[in-house]
Amino acid sequence: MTTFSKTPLLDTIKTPEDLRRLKVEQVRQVADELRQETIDAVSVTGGHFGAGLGVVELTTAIHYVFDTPRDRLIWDVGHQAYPHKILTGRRDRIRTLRTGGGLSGFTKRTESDYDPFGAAHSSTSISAGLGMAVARDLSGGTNNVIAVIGDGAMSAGMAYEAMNNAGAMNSRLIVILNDNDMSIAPPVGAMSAYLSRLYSGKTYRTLREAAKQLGQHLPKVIANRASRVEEYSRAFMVDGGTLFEELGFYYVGPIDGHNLDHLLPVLKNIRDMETGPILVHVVTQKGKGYPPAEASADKYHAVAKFDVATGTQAKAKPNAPQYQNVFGQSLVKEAEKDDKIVGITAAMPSGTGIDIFAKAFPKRTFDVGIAEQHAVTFAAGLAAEGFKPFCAIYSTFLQRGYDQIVHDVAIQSLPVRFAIDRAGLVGADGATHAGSFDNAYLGCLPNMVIMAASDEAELVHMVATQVAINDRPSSVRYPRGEGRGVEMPEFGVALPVGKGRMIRQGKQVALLSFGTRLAECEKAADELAALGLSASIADARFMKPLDEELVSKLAREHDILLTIEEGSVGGFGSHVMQFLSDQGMLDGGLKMRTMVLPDEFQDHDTPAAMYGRAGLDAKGIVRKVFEALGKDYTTEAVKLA
Ligand SMILES: Cc1ncc(C[n+]2csc(CCOP(=O)(O)OP(=O)(O)O)c2C)c(N)n1
Ligand SMILES: CC(=O)[C@@H](O)[C@H](O)COP(=O)(O)O
Ligand SMILES: [Mg+2]
Repeated sequence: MTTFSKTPLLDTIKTPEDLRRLKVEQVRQVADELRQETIDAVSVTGGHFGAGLGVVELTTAIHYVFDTPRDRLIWDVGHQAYPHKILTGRRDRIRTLRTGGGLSGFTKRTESDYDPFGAAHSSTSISAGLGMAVARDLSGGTNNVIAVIGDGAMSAGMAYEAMNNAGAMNSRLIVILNDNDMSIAPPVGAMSAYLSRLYSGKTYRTLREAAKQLGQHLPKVIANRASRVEEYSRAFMVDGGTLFEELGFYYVGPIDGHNLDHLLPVLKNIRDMETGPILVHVVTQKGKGYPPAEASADKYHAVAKFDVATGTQAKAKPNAPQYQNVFGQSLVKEAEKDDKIVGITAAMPSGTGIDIFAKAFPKRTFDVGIAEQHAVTFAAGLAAEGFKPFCAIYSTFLQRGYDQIVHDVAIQSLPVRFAIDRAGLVGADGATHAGSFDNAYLGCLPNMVIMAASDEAELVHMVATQVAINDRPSSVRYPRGEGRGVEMPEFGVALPVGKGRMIRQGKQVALLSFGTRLAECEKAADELAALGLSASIADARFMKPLDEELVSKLAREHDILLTIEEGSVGGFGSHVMQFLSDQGMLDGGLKMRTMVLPDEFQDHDTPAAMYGRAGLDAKGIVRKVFEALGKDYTTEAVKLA
């Protein structure tokens, strides 16, 4: 049971130095207070929750035993680092997590010296840690490097590439495998099953036996002390012949990651070992210590603000269906008619709506784990055999599979269908998760059909269009969150490939939108009308093939042509500009402007605030029109009003 002394210890800890001054018997209390503080903070901010709760003891123990920040501590993904932030000088700002101007929801080098490596995409920690370990060796340093990686993150190829390299380099690197038998969804794959076998039906060795095995690596004083800490031993096992050992790691564990009486001596021993790479297998529970999280299916991986007493989350009532669900439901409807359709996710079944497809077609659904590269080439293999794979991956994570898209899919013109969720700015997850680049990185590939849905009904039709395109790859992008609340079609109807649509006919200004900024274009056109400027609006639907007829018409019939997209430079606007320039249509009087995300990594905020700063809202569009006219928007607005 948790017992608190009169003086809360957490209040005395500004940095881990303060923690390290405490007696070992006090560390439990610190951990308990840290858990309460994490619960309280996230109840106010929302954010990633279950993973942080699961590493409260591990976080406390690492900072107690190791000399951070001199010893480098790298958190894989970084979504579990809130307790780490509280202990490393950021407690006073912890209730600003993920809000504009506040702390990042992940580790970030610019935020703290205690974050030696930024993250948010998974499975980078061992590579980065090895780089730091080798840098230390090259410069004659003596510090430790510790990478903490989850069992879910261990499913990505990059983790194995790093272990393969680390095993051969023999540099001193500590990898802590935080095994909570969960990813965002239940973990998948043979590796997950292997990890479970390592700690189920175990025959633990005593610490004395373990120490004997490790004898040549342990300083003598610690080996001799082994008998005195026999009580720690039941959760301390060294298993010969594990996969990790074959890769050249010293394998230690499994250890109960919530038991500080086990964790502290084991980490101390490891800290003092003079050896090559070590892997400590720590078993924890996602959501630990907060009953509603422990009891829930997703262990409260990510939460909205919640009531601490009940765990009830303050979720806003939806006004329209979420894009991810529209995608999942559309795919189900298509798959009912076509048994070649299969769905693929890389560890994001609920986020991508593939969970909806999985309920209807479990045998035609494949969760490949955090393995985007594999997901793409796996889809290519299915397509090569005549199946119709829908590979549903967030824009930001699809970056991982880029060469696979080029080499395995596009060059062979295989009809893999990419459902690109979280296109555009995502808000609280910030720059690491923004879907900014897919227009640019896909647009340059020959042979792709590239679509963006302007609303949820369009998404339904675009999924149907993808089913019909069976001779080359295609993609459809759509944002995080809710649609516009438009009327939904019963079934999707395949669109004519490469054809956009006129939304509104005007005179001087043409707003050509690619994606869901269409709604802002409509608001902007209304405002322009109020200011005496008549605007046409078109929904491009396709970036590739480009609707050249539509683009030419807009260019011919207007004084100003603006393209608007939720993506970086090099995307839709660049394609339109290139086309018009090649046609000599920019040589006359047309004022052509492209509206894209700014050339910077935007920090987290609400999506609306981020789009506002990017100038991609109605106001920004109107302002751009006035800029093109060489007039000041504010003065003109006053004059025309
Ligand atoms: C490359 C990449 N793909 C997908 C994700 C989304 N994602 C974030 S955390 C997570 C689960 C990670 O599981 P694990 O490493 O076991 O950590 P846990 O949450 O269980 O502590 C996933 C799939 C990501 N961050 N990066
Ligand atoms: C840490 C991580 O990568 C995911 O948990 C991500 O934050 C999910 O994003 P969504 O909330 O948009 O599904
Ligand atoms: Mg896990």
